[in-house]
Amino acid sequence: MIQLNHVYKTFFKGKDTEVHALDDVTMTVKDGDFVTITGPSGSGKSTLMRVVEGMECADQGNCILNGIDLAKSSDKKRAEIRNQKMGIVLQDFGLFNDQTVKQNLQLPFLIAKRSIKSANIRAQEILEYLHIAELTNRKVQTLSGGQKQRVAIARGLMMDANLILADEPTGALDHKATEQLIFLLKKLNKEGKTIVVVTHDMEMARSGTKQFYMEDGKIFPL
Ligand SMILES: Nc1ncnc2c1ncn2[C@@H]1O[C@H](COP(=O)(O)OP(=O)(O)OP(=O)(O)O)[C@@H](O)[C@H]1O
Repeated sequence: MIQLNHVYKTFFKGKDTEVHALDDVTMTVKDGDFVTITGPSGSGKSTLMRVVEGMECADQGNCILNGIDLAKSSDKKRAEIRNQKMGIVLQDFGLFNDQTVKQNLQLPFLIAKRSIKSANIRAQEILEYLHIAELTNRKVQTLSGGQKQRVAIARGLMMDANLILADEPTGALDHKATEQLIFLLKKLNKEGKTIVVVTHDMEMARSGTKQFYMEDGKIFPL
């Protein structure tokens, strides 16, 4: 479960350019929820995701993930939680282009100091689950946007984390690939994963079992 309590985040405090990226954000994500967050550009969605991921600390308020206050944890602990408890899918995929799909998928296991052999077994399993096993040995730079998206999801699933966090996962996708991704996220959610997605895509937004809208750093349930 994720609990955000009265979270504030201001950039350029006290300057003319002061921005209230998060303004009294309180929200709960329960295990098994499929949460979607929409809102105009600059409304604070990515900042919210970064607070949940422990990449950004709130100025006030807190973010509690399964009983742990990320802001009070060490950098090492935060990195460990990210590696083991969160499957993070980035808009620009965050993949190493000159490496193969398999090498990209090995990364979370290597960070967790697990063996390459176990990483390869898991990678095969996940790639088959996502119907992209034929891409295993392809370099990422040779893949289409939709294929890269699936590989990014595959990497997010490697550690079998219960929580999937995706910021604009449909950004680079056409309509068909977006529909496939919605289908996949719904399937993962039905299988028990908790999902939080930031999206500009209305079809994706409407797929959430809990839908939120952000504007000027404030969050509203839909
Ligand atoms: N590291 C930073 N330093 C300064 N300002 C920032 C920083 N990160 C975000 N901001 C500002 O905070 C506000 C919210 O940004 P954020 O990226 O969270 O919005 P967003 O809703 O995700 O936008 P988009 O839909 O365009 O990705 C914006 O005004 C942005 O310029």
